[in-house]
Amino acid sequence: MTETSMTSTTDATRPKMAGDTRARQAKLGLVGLALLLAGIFVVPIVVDDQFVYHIFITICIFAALSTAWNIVGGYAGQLSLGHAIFYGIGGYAGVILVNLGITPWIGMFAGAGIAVVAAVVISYPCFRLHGPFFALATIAFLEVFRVLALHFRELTGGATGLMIPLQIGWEWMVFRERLPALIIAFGMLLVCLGVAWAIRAHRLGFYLVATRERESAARAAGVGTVRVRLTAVAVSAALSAMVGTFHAMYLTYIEPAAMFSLQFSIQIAMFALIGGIGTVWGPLLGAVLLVPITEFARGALGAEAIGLHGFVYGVVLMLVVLFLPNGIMGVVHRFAGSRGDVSSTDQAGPVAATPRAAEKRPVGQEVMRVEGLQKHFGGLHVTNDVSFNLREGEILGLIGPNGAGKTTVFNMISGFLDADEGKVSVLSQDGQWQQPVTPGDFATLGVGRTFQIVQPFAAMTVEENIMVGAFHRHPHAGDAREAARETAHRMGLGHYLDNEASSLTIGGLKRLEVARVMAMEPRILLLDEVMAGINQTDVRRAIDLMLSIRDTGVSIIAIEHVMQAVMSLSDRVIVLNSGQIIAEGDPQDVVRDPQVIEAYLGKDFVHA
Ligand SMILES: Nc1ncnc2c1ncn2[C@@H]1O[C@H](COP(=O)(O)OP(=O)(O)OP(=O)(O)O)[C@@H](O)[C@H]1O
Repeated sequence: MTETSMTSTTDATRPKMAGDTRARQAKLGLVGLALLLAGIFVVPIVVDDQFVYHIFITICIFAALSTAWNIVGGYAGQLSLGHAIFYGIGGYAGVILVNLGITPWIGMFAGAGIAVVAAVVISYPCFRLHGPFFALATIAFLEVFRVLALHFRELTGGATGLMIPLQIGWEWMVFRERLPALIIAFGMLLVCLGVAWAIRAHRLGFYLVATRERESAARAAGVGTVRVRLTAVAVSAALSAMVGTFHAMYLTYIEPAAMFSLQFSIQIAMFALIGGIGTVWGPLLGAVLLVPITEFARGALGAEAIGLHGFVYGVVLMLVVLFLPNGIMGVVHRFAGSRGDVSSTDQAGPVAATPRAAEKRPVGQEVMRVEGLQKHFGGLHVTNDVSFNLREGEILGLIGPNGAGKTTVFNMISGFLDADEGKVSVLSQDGQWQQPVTPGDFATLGVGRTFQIVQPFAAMTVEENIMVGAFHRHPHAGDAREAARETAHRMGLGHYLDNEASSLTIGGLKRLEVARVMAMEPRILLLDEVMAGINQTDVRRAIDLMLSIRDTGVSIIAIEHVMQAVMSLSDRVIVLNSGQIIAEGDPQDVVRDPQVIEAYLGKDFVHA
């Protein structure tokens, strides 16, 4: 067997083997999970002890709440410490309606509805804040709700709280035995886990994680980042409120300090942090580990142990931060070895499998018009009357010395920056000239862009990264995965589908950046220095790749410093200097232009 055929056999079998291993690990994981869930339901029934029942009901309630929290705090990365707001709304809505003779099964949905409205109203302004500022804002809102619950005494009972009337039976969610309560709590846990799993497996989950990881890259991929976050917070709030209603009925008494409690909010977040934030099953594992420890300690030590659970959580959290930075799920993933690393030499996959046309197609009609772009940053005039056009199937090189304003132009022609003056028009697929405004508008019109500093979604695999782009044209996860795989193979990333994006070399990351945009099936591709910092072999590959993309009829504007690439790729070159176009035309002519030589090398070189 020749070396080439040996290599291709190995290459061909590797993805299949990886796929088989992944399927086996997924099956094992599901079996483990099913056993854990069965244990949560069966153990208290077998032991048949009131206290054990209570512990397992509490596990279900906390795991459900933490799973709901994780949709916002984990998937979307918005560290909410005010989630008890929604739990409290659910609790109060349920109990108030029960006192009016309405079953909590209805109260549960009423509470969810109110919580969704509250969540959207609170979160919309708060999403502009990041990190600790967002967390602080949610704490402030939680305090507002606590004060409101104290103030509206007629409705909430004020500081005295509200008791539920003693009506027993399924209709009222109040029981003499513990088993029915366990059945409801377990059912709620399953609903929360099911919703969390469904979100993560579908487009919304990908969009949330992408938004969390790199908001700009997500917006460039056509993700409505505010919309997806609001959807997440609405779902999370609805689930939390429903669990809140049941918990209120289980406790039979509610008061503002308990229902709108910061400590309770922190506890919910803590389970997810310890179990594995952002993972589907992490919050469940966190609750399974922590609730029994604290409840047993409380049960054993009685009144002396008031506040002990806070101490236990603190100790466990410290240990987790020190030894398991990705929580319990981090260990599970490590043992399962589900996502591997890849050595840099491994990443020299074949590129541009698309056969090149024997003859270059002539450029077509205009697809983008840029007219008189002006941009100031304070006193700095960054772009001055920049105008150009782009034709179908054309590669337009945009060059200029550092600080000339190239990236600023890119930002204005992709919706990331508003021009002070001037306009950008894009020819839509149905032949209409449109003036897009936001990155989402540009993406819808088929404009895709990469970033000068690569923006991989580090917590995702190569395949998942590309899927974020593919979702733009293929809303269903299966189709998006198929499209992503096809794109990955075309870009020479086919062997690394299961690898963490963060394990790629700079050349691999640049290719991934292009692959993600290509998966959007753009008509206009804006490439910002995709060849910077990569080796000669990768430069040659990237040139081939761009030519093969151009051959499919895509128009490309490429900011590039690598002159070898500019000269061999560009049909036309524009030179920007101090925000102004100083030359435009055939690459061979442009590089001989004295103004261009002066801009790059200084006056002395013009004469040389
Ligand atoms: N957000 C901003 N606020 C203030 N000044 C900015 C901002 N963005 C860019 N600039 C300035 O505008 C000028 C043009 O920057 P830009 O990044 O567009 O240049 P460039 O041609 O892409 O440079 P390079 O080749 O180094 O990437 C620079 O002087 C830069 O410092």
